Amino acid sequence: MKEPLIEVTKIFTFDSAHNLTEYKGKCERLHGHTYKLEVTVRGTPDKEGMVIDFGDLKQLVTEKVIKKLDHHYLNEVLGFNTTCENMITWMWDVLSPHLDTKRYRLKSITLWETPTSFARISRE
Ligand SMILES: Nc1nc2c(c(=O)[nH]1)N=C([C@H](O)[C@H](O)COP(=O)(O)OP(=O)(O)OP(=O)(O)O)CN2
Ligand SMILES: [Zn+2]
Repeated sequence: MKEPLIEVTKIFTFDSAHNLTEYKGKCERLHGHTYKLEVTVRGTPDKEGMVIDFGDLKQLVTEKVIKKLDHHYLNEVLGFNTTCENMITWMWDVLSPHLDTKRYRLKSITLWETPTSFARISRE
């Protein structure tokens, strides 16, 4: 019988400025958010009992995503309209090649822009 898959999640925060382009409303003006980012990996534990070491996941996401965005102007760094949807798509492209092994894979990325607004990208 197949072992059940286990999901592990690491949570990050970063502070950034942005403004939406081609948008009519308050978000066309420069403003900032404390973003909350949740990265979930799904797989089977190794013989030590870890799907992925939380520390390794932290190092990867910090290097590839957080350092690029924290205390930066997102429009300048990313070069596209910085909606949550576009940002999680970019994050998926950046992270998934590093989180695609025989034992585990990237499962989902959730980005909270405010305490009441988030977007999620995931695979079945
Ligand atoms: N589908 C999306 N809609 C909006 C996005 C987005 O990324 N995807 N982004 C914005 C703005 O960046 C805005 O800063 C956040 O919008 P909103 O949730 O409306 O922020 P509020 O502070 O007004 O939230 P409340 O909790 O409702 O006060 C706009 N739309
Ligand atoms: Zn915003």
